[in-house]
This record gives sequence, C-alpha cells and structure tokens, in this order.
Amino acid sequence: MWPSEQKGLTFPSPPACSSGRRPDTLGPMQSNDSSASQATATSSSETEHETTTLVILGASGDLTSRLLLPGLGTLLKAEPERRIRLVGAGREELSHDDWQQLVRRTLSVGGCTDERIEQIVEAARYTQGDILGEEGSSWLRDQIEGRTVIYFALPPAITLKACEALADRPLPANVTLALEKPFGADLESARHLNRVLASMAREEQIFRVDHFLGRGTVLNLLGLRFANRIFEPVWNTDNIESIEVVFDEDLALEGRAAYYDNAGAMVDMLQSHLLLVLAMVAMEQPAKLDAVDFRDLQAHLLRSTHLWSADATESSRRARYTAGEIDGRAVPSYVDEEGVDPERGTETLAEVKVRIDNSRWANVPITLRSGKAIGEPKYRVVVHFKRVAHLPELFGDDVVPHNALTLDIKPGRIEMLVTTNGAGHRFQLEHTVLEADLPDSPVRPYGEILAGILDENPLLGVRSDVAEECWRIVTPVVEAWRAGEVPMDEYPAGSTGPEHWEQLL
Ligand SMILES: O=P(O)(O)OC[C@H]1O[C@@H](O)[C@H](O)[C@@H](O)[C@@H]1O
Repeated sequence: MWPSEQKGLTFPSPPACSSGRRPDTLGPMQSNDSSASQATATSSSETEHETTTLVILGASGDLTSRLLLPGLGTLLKAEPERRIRLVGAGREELSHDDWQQLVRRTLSVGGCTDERIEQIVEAARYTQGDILGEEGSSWLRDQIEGRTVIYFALPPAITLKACEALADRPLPANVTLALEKPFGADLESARHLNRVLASMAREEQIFRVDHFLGRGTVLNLLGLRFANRIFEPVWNTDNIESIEVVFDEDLALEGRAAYYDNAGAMVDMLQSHLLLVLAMVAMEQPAKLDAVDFRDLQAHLLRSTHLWSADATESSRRARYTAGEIDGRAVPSYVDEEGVDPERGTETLAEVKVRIDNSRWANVPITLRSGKAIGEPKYRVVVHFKRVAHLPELFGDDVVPHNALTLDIKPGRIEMLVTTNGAGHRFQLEHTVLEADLPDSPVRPYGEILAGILDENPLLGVRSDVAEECWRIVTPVVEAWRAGEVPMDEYPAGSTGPEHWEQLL
C-alpha cells in the first residue's frame, strides 16, 4: 500500500541557480591521455546544478543496487555539485532505515565522499507499493517536483503496464522518463510502448537506456575511426574482410532467471547492446557529435542492416550451457538453474551474421555473438583487414594472413596485428602485435548514462526508431528459433562454446 503520509512529500526547495548541464555533445574523445576524461568532469563540476528528483521504480531490485546507485556514486564523485533527491519505490517492504542503508552502501561503492553521501541519504525516501494500480500512478505524479526523472528499473512487461497506467494525460515538460532495456518484448510491443510514451511525453523527455553507450571504450570507436588517418580512409569493403562484435561472459545466470529466461542471449545482448555497438563501428561520420547527428546516423546504419541471409539457419546459431566449471566454481546446467523453464527453450549463447546494405559495407560479413558461462571471456570488436594484393607472388603461399584491429570493450585495450619480417629471416613474414591499454573512465557506464538523463541530454539515449530497428533486424531469427528451425546446441559451462562451432577470432 502507498502510505498516505508519503503522498506529496516535501523536499528542500531547489537552490535558485543555473542548471549547470554538461554540453549537449560528447565532449573530448576518450584518449590515452587521461586528462581528456578529467576535462569533462572538471568543467561540469565547476558549475552548480539544479536539484533533480530521481524517482527509481524497482528501487529494491538488483539493477538499482548493483549498477544504478554505484554508477550514480561515481558520477557524484566526479561532479559533487550535482543535487539529487532520491525517491525509491518497490514491491519489497523496506524500512526507511533499510533504504537509507542501501543508498549509503551503494553510493559509496562508487567512491562518492561520505559527506556527499550523507546529504543524499538524509533526503532519501522509500515507498513500498504496486506501481501498476491507479493509486500507484497517482503517487508517482505526486512525486513530480521541479526537475524530475522517473527511472523504470523494472522488467519490460511491468514497465509497459506502468507506462500505460501513467498515459492517461501528458506529463509536465520537466519530467524525463528513463527506461531500461529491452524496450518491449518484440517489434510489435516495442512499437506499442513507443506509441504509449509518445502519447504522454515528447521524444526528448524519454531516455531509453543502453549502458554500453555509456562506456568510454565504446565511445572510443568514434575517436579511433574518425581521428586516425591510418583507419578512416580504409574503413570500407575495399579493405575490410569481416567484423566481429563479441561479448562472451564468464558470468552464468547469477539468479536472474525471472528476467533472463524470457530474454535469452539474443534479446539480452545482441538486440539490446551489440547492434548499437555495431552502429558505432560502421556508421557514417557525423557532422557534429550531438544527439541529432549521432542518433540519425545510428538509425541510418541500422536501417541498412539485415540478416546475412533470409534463411535463419545460415544467419544464426544458438546454444545453451550444460553443467561445467568456471574458475574452479561448479556451474549447474542452465535448465537446472532455479526459476528456469526448460520448455521455453532459452538460449545462453547467440550468434547472428548480418550485412550492411550500402556501398561502404557491401559484402562484408559481420558476426554478433554473446554467451554466458564461457570459459575464456571476450568483450571485443575485431576488424579483420583484407590481404594486400600479390603477397603470395612476393613472399610465397605461406604468408601470414592479414592485419586486424581489436578493441577490447572491458577492460579497455587496443591491439593491432601488423605483418613484419620475422626475426632472423629476410623475407619471411610473421605477425607483430602492437597493443595499448585504454584508461578506464572514473565514471562508470551507468554514471555516464545518468549524467545524460539528469542533464536532459539525449545523446547517449536510444531513440524510438533506433530501438525499433534493433528489433526489426533480429525478428526473423527470433521467430525461426521459436519455430524450432535452428537447432539448440549445447556447450559445457567453462568451455568456449559448442565443440563443433568453428572458432571466431
Ligand atoms: O559488463 P556489464 O556492464 O555488466 O554488461 C553486461 C551485462 O549487460 C546487461 O545489460 C545484461 O543484462 C547482462 O546479462 C550482462 O551481463
């Protein structure tokens, strides 16, 4: 129940000052020079911020304590002038003290100072209740005070219902809605959700969260591509043989069956994150790094992206982990994990081959892959370059194959495979690896995303048409999988995938 005394909570009034927003562009590119990321934080922290009410729906859930609040902690550490009032709501019964302790503990994971944490803890409120009822949406409207962000840290089906309940009238212009992925459960429901959102708010008030876009390493793709003469002119089908975007995790289900068993690797990762990473790898050069250009070009790229072949058996593979061991830790078979319904046929490893139908990328195969419980985790983009012409005539048939550029998404690292004369041989070639670590941003991905949301800067948010394009691309595969047209392979947890799958990379 929504306690009546919680209605119309009063908060200290916001200080009369400028909003102190970050600029509406990406700011300095991430580079090996860590002063670049510092510069953004410093310039922003020198200005004062209007108080924002951050209402988190699903405040007692895993996402809030594991990612959202620690991310906010890193942001507050980098930009301590930000003023936030935290209002949590969830189904769990949390006492005021429990909530305050949760906020204290999770913000400090992010490295925020004790004094700053205590200011936020002091004003933090929690309400237990069901957001779907009429009472819930009227409570929610009561929380709107000054600049307000409503963050739906909820499963997609609940988010949709909560939005429908809220959509009886438009929201005030000072409200931003932040939504966790996946946006909808398929193309049709994503379109429906977008229509519901559009009926109550302008697109600029809606921030669809893909925290991969808050990763400095992913944003680095733009710097790497557009600021390097050695890459920019060769970034096309004439020079590039194939591309891989891989996110193979050693994490297994980690108790997330209620969500994951309905999503699977395809929706959880490929549809929600990796297609957006691909957009960064392959989009055209923006005129400016602002929300309009950036998101127009994401949409443009994704509209040209299709499955490699209409036949899902040629364009996709799927598999599920069986019992195994990762780093000495026994992992049960996916189907034996608590909360999993084996009848649902959820995959834990998904691979899809796509093509981009434009002249820059004609005939370049692109593989997107993500798996859980993989023994050798890999989080990376690999660009394989074509061989230089006439090499066999010069060096014989056994020449080393090709150049490759690898960008590790976490931890940040780049690796370039170049071909050089082998040690002690005059004309025998071998690979030499040039590598460099990329500095980690002090602000976690969720912190970067929250900065955009709090500042009403949609640059790193997923626009409605972009979200729909991601669904459009994977839909034929999802349908073919559901119809059982593509076999479900198996791999032991801790392995690199099904034995008979030829290895990528
Ligand atoms: O590496 P990060 O930031 O935890 O991102 C990976 C995670 O991203 C989440 O969006 C997925 O739901 C998880 O399954 C995945 O593990």
